[in-house]
Amino acid sequence: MAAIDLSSPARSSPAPLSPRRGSLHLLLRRPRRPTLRCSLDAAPKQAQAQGPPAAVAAEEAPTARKECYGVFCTTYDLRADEKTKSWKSLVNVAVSGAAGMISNHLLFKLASGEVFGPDQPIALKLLGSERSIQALEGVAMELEDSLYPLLREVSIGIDPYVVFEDAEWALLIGAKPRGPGMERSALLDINGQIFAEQGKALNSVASRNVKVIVVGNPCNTNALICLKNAPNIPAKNFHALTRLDENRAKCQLALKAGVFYDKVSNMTIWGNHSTTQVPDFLNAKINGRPVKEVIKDTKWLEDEFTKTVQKRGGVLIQKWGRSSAASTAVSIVDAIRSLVNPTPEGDWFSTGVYTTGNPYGIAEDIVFSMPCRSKGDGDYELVKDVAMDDFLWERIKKSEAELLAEKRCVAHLTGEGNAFCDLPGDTMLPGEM
Ligand SMILES: NC(=O)C1=CN([C@@H]2O[C@H](COP(=O)(O)OP(=O)(O)OC[C@H]3O[C@@H](n4cnc5c(N)ncnc54)[C@H](OP(=O)(O)O)[C@@H]3O)[C@@H](O)[C@H]2O)C=CC1
Ligand SMILES: O=C([O-])CC(=O)C(=O)O
Repeated sequence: MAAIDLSSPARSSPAPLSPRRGSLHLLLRRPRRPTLRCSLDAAPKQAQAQGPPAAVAAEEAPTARKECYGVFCTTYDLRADEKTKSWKSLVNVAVSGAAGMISNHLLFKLASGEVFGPDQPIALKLLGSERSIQALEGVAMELEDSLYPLLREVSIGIDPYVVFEDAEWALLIGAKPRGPGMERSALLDINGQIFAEQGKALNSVASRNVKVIVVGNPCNTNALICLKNAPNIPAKNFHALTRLDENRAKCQLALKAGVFYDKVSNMTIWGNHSTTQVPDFLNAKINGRPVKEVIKDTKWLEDEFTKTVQKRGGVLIQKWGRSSAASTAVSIVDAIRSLVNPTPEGDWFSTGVYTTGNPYGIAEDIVFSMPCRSKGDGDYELVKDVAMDDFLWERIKKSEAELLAEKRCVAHLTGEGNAFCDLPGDTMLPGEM
């Protein structure tokens, strides 16, 4: 792959990366569209804290490497390099919408080690657009200035076929927000096209076992579109983020019961990340006891609790003037951690996954939030022993009907013929109420 000069005069004449040098490289990668690559090859924080750098080899003098940036132009004698030998091998994490609000919280969590662990070095591959390429460079600079020892590479670009190369995780956040007067069907179409393209790109260049978490709304149907366009990647690997809804539900139950929220477990969100989602108080537990034994106010559970969780996103937008960003980033962290760590005995977590083969009788071939457990290997299994009652099932069917309608609306993007949009009138994203 050719390394081509960037226009910035301070960052010209790229040279090959040296494995023994901390440096920021800015490369324009081809064949498709430009990607800017900043690579921090070996500059653990500990090494920098050890004092001034050791000798700079003459042939590597900063003048000969104009592409590097500030302190990263200096060649270090990295004694702490030894430490990296006990680290795991680099994990490639692609993030779309990387200049957006959610990413602005998430990227720093990913780089800090709190997501994948303190022995897991990470490469961040950030996808933006022509709109955001300058902002993305700013994001990369902030990451650089944060001196994260585990952050070994940062690359930024606007072509998913380049940015998603070898991605082992793809966190798909970027999506057009719904504007005033825009029909939901139009949003499904515009964002669906983004996720169809990104699905194709993942299919051609990502790791064959890439795990994909779709955040951009409407996330369940975007995840369906994405997986349909990526036939070489197991459908099971695609998730729609409903962890924020789970967290919101736990918080409400804890508040009502007067306990701290770590006492709430087994919280399932069923269905769509929309106002038809079903927070399941039948199976959830507080201090290991069924919620209904602890909170005896059934009317509150059925009406207030359910509506509060369904509409939490919208209320937050009214207060903040923008949608949840920090708590969404936290919930993405939770979602990944739930897949890379074994689920605590007896508990489970919620995530929107492909329904084909599900044991509950939910329609096949959609992406629906359900209870899952993981052994910590990045994979998951659906939890089988959950109770169902009429209240729960009736609401699950409503969310299922909404997702089936969304699916008909994007048939042109999933390779299933002509789209036909008959979305239920009351179907809304959490932020749309
Ligand atoms: N599942 C969940 O629980 C939640 C999901 N969300 C959803 O996450 C998404 C991102 O939210 P947030 O980071 O706050 O949003 P921002 O508006 O801050 O960022 C969104 C990014 O999307 C990108 N984008 C892609 N296509 C378009 C387009 N056609 N028009 C405009 N922007 C576009 C933009 O980046 P670029 O120009 O680089 O492409 C932009 O930076 C939204 O869809 C939101 O609804 C939000 C909260 C919770
Ligand atoms: O509708 C939105 O963009 C916000 C959203 O998903 C949420 O807060 O759950």
